[in-house]
Amino acid sequence: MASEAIAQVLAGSPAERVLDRTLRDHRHLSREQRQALKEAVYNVGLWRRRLGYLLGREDATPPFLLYALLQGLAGVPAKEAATLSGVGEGPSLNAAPAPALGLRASLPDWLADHFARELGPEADAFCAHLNVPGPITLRVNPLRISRDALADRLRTEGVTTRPGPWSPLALHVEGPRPNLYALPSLREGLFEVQDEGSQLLGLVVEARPGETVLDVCAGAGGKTLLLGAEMKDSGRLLAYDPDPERLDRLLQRSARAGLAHVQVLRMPPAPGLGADRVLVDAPCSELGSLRRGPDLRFRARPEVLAQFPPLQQDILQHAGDLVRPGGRLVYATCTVNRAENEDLVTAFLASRPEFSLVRPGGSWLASVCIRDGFLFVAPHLHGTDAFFAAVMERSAG
Ligand SMILES: C[S@@+](CC[C@H](N)C(=O)[O-])C[C@H]1O[C@@H](n2cnc3c(N)ncnc32)[C@H](O)[C@@H]1O
Repeated sequence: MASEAIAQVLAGSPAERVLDRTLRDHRHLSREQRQALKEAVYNVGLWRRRLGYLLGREDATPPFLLYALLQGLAGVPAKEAATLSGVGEGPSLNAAPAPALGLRASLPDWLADHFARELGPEADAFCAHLNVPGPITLRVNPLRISRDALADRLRTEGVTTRPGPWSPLALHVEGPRPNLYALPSLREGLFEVQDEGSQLLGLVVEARPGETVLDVCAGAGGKTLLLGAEMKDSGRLLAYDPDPERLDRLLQRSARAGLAHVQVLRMPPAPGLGADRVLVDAPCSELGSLRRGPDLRFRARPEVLAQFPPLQQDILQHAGDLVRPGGRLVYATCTVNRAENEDLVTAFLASRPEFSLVRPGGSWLASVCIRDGFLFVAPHLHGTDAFFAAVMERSAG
């Protein structure tokens, strides 16, 4: 059963979907068997390149990959690993350290090369952290409850948490993954699930009560909800996205969070809005969240590196027209790619002398979250997914 599911993942089907389908089709499995199946599919899907290296062939079949996982990475004795994976006699595994980053970290070579160019000596540590599942992080809804009170409430619901180190709104879930969506506290709008780095992107907007704030790539509202809470549900909070279904979800989530002042825009906002703050949480190559799925890295294509900058520059230029003199413009992505981050902002600033870069997060953001004047957080440094943000101010004159 595991081999069949692994074969589907190797052929390009999303691991989550394959697992869901397989578990649905085999409801008789015990809890332990379900867990074993999940681990086999997740880990072979993730480690396929490293396992291919151990076996000395890139085209190994699922039972052999499973054998290499059990024996080579999990340290199960050879005979037992062979029986469990059904390969008969287990082959001997390559004992030499993998010579290339792509093989060590189980990444396609183009992606490993990209991270090596982007991060230099940090690339190994960054890539190693892409192979460790990220924590489950919650963002408290301060309109409804404080962070400490939420932690107490969650404890009564059987969930233990600890405060996040970077965002004052973050709680990390400890222990086994709970079914958060079944918790009354979620239904009551006391929290949202949101990576701590993603929380920082919303917080560096520094939206204040009574202001006019525009979230121009609002999606389903991950940042909009945070902005609304920061504004204490006052002033004017506008949310635009070209995807109508995401905006529908945003409205549902706003209602749950107790936000009455969110105004959804179904058409792009017209120039001259004069907003105090505009957030561009841009569509991007999403290389900062590769640890969120075992197979995301194998489904990405090299073309993605050059796909977004023209659209991002276009969105940012239009967003610049919507900021009032003296107002702020925040550009953010969840990727590690200078062409979409530093270079894109530098080109924008060169074309728009009325904007200048300011330190993100004023005095509250830890300086280890700032690199070259930009917000930069990453799994190997901060335990978050990787995010980038630039905070810019429009001159008052
Ligand atoms: C990174 S996602 C935003 C996530 C969202 N802010 C959140 O926190 O949940 C980027 C969004 O940009 C939207 N988008 C794509 N093209 C756009 C455009 N031309 N103008 C504005 N938004 C666009 C996408 O539909 C997508 O929802």
